[in-house]
Amino acid sequence: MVSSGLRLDEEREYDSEGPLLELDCVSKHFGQESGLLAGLQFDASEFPPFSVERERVRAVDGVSIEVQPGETLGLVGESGCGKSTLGRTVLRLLEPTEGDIYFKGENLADLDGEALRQTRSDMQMIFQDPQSSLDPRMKVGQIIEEPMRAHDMLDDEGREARAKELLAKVGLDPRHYNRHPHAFSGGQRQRINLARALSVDPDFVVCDEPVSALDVSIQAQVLNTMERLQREFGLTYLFIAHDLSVIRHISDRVAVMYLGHIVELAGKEELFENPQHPYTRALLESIPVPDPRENGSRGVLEGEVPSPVDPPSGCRFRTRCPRLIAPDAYDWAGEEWPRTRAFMRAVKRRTFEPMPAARIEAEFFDGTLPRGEAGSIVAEAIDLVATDGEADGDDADRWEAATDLLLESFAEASVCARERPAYDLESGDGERFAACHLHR
Ligand SMILES: Nc1ncnc2c1ncn2[C@@H]1O[C@H](COP(=O)(O)OP(=O)(O)OP(=O)(O)O)[C@@H](O)[C@H]1O
Repeated sequence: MVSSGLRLDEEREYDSEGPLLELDCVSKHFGQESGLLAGLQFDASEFPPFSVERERVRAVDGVSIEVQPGETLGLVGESGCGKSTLGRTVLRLLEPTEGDIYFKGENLADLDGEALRQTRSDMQMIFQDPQSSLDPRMKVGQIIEEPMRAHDMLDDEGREARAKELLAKVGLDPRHYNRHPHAFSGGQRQRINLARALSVDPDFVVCDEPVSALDVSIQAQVLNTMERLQREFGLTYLFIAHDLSVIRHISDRVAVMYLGHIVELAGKEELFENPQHPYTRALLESIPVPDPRENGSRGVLEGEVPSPVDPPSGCRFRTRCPRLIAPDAYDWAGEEWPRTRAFMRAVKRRTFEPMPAARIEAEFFDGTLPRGEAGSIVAEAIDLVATDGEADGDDADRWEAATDLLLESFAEASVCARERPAYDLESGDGERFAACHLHR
């Protein structure tokens, strides 16, 4: 690590062997009022006898990760999967519902007084929107000095000198100390944010989508500056982004998050070259590639992320997973399960036009249904959706009944629905984890 004259207290640097940050089974649930009458509970033994049931949004659920000193751990996943909530919980901007967070080996929950104050300045955050996170009435110098003032660091003169040095460090002109934020471009404003975060000499910075509001051409410049500052200041980053190319640029290791769970964790090259979780694969395959022959058929991430109020049991990705594991209650041979799975997905998403039973059998099963009980269930489902089927009811009801039958018989019976997966994989260099039963 290159030492910088801007480190206020070099001795404070963390040089112990352990991780800088460790999360042990951390959850963050939010209470949210459910629909008016549906959520109204009656209990005669209580006064008042009515209460409003609060739904629990399981934004982060049982996350255990370690961040090593000096590294950038990328945190990636679709919108709404809990990345920001995790970042804020790490900084104790949100109280964890469960679990422990250790920073430099100390449990954050045990800290108070001076130790807590010190830790707060050691951990900083940069947000996505450089526009709204900078007070337009304040001058740049004041903005950068504000955290130092809040932590009683240096005197007026010292703070001004440090703010100017930091402006230069982040690639801005120290003579712009007296300007207001509106005089700067988006990329420059994010550099002001960086200078502000660094003013209190942190060891750890949570970067929450710091470049996603910027033009692509500016993104790389800001990322390069962040990398340079990391080396100079000996920083450790938790870098949150939904954009895989940004994650690939900046991360040493990557954690992939889906609906509150970490589903895969690996070194960057490993993750991008050899993804092990079907969700990671789907994310990687859904990166748009500029190919004129592309006809949109690569959309492997079908459907929406389910609600974190009532997440799927077992593996949370299973309801969208193209590799759902065969339920072992049936005896499968050859292609019987992959074909049944494809048919189940097609019925659920209603991706084929109504047609006679024989054509469904030909298209999905090559003319031969699975043997035994699985085959009888499939035949029943085909009868429900086929144009020449004998089932009663209108179209929508019959498709829904077929979907329910297939999901209950097959999807819900899979190990993917029964058990939450967590597997450490063989790895040459460090931790490699994939929460997928395919690695049983
Ligand atoms: N204060 C809150 N109260 C209730 N639910 C919340 C609250 N904050 C977040 N959530 C919910 O928690 C889930 C995770 O949200 P979060 O913002 O952490 O996801 P994210 O992966 O960072 O997404 P994005 O990239 O869109 O910000 C979402 O379903 C969100 O609606």
